Amino acid sequence: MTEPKIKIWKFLKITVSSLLITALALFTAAAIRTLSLDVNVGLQLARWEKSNNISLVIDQHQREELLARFKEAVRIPTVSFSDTESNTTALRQFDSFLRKAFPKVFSSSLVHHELVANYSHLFRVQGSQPKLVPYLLLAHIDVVPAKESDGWEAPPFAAKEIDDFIYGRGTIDDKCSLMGILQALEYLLIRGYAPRRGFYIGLGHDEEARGFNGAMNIVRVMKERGVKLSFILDEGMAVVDGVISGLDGPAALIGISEKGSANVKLSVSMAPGHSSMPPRESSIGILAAAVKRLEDNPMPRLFGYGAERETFEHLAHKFGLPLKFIMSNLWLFSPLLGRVLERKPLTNAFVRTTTAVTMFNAGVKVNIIPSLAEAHVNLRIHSAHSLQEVLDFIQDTVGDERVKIELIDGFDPLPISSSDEQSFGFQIIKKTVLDMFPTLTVAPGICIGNTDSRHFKDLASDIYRFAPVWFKPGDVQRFHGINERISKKNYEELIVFYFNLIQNCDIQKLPEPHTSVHEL
Ligand SMILES: CCCCCCCC/C=C\CCCCCCCC(=O)N[C@@H](CC(N)=O)C(=O)O
Ligand SMILES: [Zn+2]
Ligand SMILES: [Zn+2]
Repeated sequence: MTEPKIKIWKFLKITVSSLLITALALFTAAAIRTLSLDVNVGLQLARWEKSNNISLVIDQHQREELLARFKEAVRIPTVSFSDTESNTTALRQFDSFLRKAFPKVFSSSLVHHELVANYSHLFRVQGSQPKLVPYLLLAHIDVVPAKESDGWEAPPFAAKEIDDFIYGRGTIDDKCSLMGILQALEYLLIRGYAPRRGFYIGLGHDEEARGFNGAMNIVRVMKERGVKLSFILDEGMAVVDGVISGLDGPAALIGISEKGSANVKLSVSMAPGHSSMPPRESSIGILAAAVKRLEDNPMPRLFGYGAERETFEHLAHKFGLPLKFIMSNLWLFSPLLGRVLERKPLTNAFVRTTTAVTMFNAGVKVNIIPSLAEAHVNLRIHSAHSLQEVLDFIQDTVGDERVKIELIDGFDPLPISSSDEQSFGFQIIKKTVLDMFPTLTVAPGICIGNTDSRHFKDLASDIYRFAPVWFKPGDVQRFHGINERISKKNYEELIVFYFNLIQNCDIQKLPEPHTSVHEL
């Protein structure tokens, strides 16, 4: 399978003349604005409070043990099949496994643990300075289904090791984070660490079925207790290495928002009858035409109007010319870049509200005119769009009163979390990443899927979606796909990341920011 990429070289095929005409026209219209070569220079933190962080040294014996624990987690098939069907036996088994795997976490006087909605877990780790606002680390226990016959190189619940990778459903989504967080806490507690800033760990059991039981009940419990959080860190974005072609070196994309979502049902009802006397138009034909109109008329291009703009502005300095120039001046070039990005499904997701027809049902017998035809459309709403605008667009595009349009469920895009130099959560995550991987470029990103963290938006204004899982070309398709895997080294890096992050959160306040220096 080929990796969807921003085809940088296609840029070069865009004729110089059309580029110049566009640029000149817009340049004239916005003559008072200044062209820049780089908008990201100088966004660095200056001096961090001196810390006495414990560093994590893992010996060979511990390495074998931590990998054995991770493999055991992957082997428990905690599958969410649908909103109403999950493997509750596996969820119970996972609970027993966690207690056995992390004895210090479950016995420490600093940690309060409770089960929520039978299978989800909430941990509160007490801080020594109650004035420091706590934070929340989220991960989920459940996984999407997987069948070996779909083309897996190893059985999906065997946690088989191939060439230093562990293969299995949940290795990247999301048992690596779940196990990484608990393993980091276990190691910290063993080393006698007592945090200054308290924190929570939430492990939902039905994220893959939208978190209505797990995450939503954890939120309820926390709200009842009046908890307020400084920030939340959940799954979502990752380190991309070679996925965005033309980008010089790997980048850590920290999700500062996630797209909204809507599930819309389209249906056409007609009187059934004998197939020997068909009407001129059937319910299937009318519905198929409506669906085709939706596919032929994508939602408007909104590239540059949402939080995705920040991603490209932050990454601009790592591209060569002309992209560096284009991305540094999105006020002028975002329509042009949007047209290029929309050509591939992965990058199109950052340009607009996407429309995916996911189910189509009609007919019961070969010789009966079907009375009912139904289709389900799943939309992922761009951060500059609203649920209502999307519904209005569908109504106008379908344009046929015989097609009934029902909103099954939906929500607006999530608020955009802060990512400036005063942003505690963002800067702590960024520092932790850069301490481990100094050559990475760190940029804010948009999560195109949804996470449990969206249910927590009343508890914190800053929610980040990130884990330092390395995605190389071809890896994005492993997410919910076949041959999901993580390298042994990368899993260990996740443990170190959470180990350091928890300690970095103990600082009282962020260092004073640098004055930005912008040079052309
Ligand atoms: C400019 C190009 C940037 C390319 C970045 C690629 C990074 C891709 C990394 C991961 C893929 C996105 C996965 C997001 C997490 C989605 C979690 C999920 O599947 N959620 C479900 C269920 C739910 N909670 O609603 C969903 O349907 O969204
Ligand atoms: Zn997930
Ligand atoms: Zn998932």
